[in-house]
Amino acid sequence: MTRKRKIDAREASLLALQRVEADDAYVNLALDEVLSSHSLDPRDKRLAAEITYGVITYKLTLDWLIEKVSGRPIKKLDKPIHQILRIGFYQLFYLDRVPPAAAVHATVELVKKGKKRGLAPFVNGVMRGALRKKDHLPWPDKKKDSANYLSVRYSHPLWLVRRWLNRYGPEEAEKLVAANNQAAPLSIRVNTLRTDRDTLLSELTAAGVEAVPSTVVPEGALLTRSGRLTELAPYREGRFQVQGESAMLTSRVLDPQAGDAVLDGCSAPGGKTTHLAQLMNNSGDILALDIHPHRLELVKANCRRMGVDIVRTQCLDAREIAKENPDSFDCILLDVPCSGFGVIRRKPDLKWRRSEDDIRKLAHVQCDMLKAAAAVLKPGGTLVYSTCTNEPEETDEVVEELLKNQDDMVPDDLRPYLPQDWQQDAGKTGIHLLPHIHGVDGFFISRLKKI
Ligand SMILES: C[S@@+](CC[C@H](N)C(=O)[O-])C[C@H]1O[C@@H](n2cnc3c(N)ncnc32)[C@H](O)[C@@H]1O
Repeated sequence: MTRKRKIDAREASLLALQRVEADDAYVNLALDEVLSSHSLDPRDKRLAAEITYGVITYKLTLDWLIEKVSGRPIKKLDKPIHQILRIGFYQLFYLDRVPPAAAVHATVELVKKGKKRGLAPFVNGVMRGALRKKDHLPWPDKKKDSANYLSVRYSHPLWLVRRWLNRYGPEEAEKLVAANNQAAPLSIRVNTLRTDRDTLLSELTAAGVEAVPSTVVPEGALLTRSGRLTELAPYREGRFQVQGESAMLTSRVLDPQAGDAVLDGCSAPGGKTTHLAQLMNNSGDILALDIHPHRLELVKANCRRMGVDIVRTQCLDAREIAKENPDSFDCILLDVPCSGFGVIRRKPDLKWRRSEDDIRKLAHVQCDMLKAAAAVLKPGGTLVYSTCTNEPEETDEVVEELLKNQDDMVPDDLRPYLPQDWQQDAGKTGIHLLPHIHGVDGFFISRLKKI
């Protein structure tokens, strides 16, 4: 067996970030790959993750600062040197626990390990310049050009900031982009088929993990001291699922009953499928579709782990449901693929991956999916349409399009399923949950009925 090469946190970050840039790799996969193929001590692993996600989150702000300090356009910087400076600047500007002198030293050392070691004096000069000018660097003018200010200050693409400024106005848009840069709370769903919340929370406490009851759903809990959750016995033995509160609320809004025939149109990895089964007391029938066979394996594994046996999986494009399954369903969940801008806190690379054009393309598919799902809903049945984004084209407009074309579908009041202080936020077509207002992932949930 070949020994794994030992590397430190900064080198691991550099390798992961280079993979993200060069191969368009997902940051979590790139980092996992680097960490598992090299030897690092646990502290360095944690620091590598913090730096890698931090650089992805703040890369636009970091580039602005690098340009201001170095006096050189980013495009003129050598690629590895550019990444190394981002890593160095992230530590200087955002990581209080790394002493500035250590950040400068580690950054210069990182250059010396690579092929461009001749550029070490340049990097040393830029890092020292950043240290000197740290508190006096200029930002774009907030009053004259608020879009550019928010984009640079909070590291979001300009086109997205412009959208949000138009929709929410300057104050709220600023709160939203600021919230997107904060760590998302970690929450779990208690599997009530196997245990109850109090018992699970005591079990977790014994394992060194602390959680408090969620106020959003009765089976939810918010972690206040986390650990390696998926390695714990209560996880392996299916007594809980890691899931956001907005996602948990979505299944609650559908409110399936024991014995129902349920369709989960976009089910993988099965977070909501297993929740639906739990709400149905594992009695009835759930048809779980997904277009990707390998992702359906995740649904099956989750069902097995959580003791759910009422789920049938089928690899199918949800738009084809009527052709393949002419049966009708009492309840349908359509948790569609979307731009995902509601979960930027958890997946910061999304904001750089997606374009405005993606929103239009996704909206098209979502409209077709909703139409197909409505066709297999029983009269009197309930359909929940949900997204982890709040862009109008993918949310209200998709629902409005359906309602415009189908007289038998009507919006249904979802307020009875919401926490009391959110009920006033429900609109005609559904509710928009937002991280800076509700403290949960950005989600849209719409409840519809067939008459
Ligand atoms: C937002 S995720 C669903 C998450 C899932 N409901 C959960 O809670 O775990 C969207 C899913 O839709 C699937 N998908 C994408 N296009 C699809 C299509 N045309 N038909 C069915 N599933 C599709 C994706 O593979 C992805 O697993």
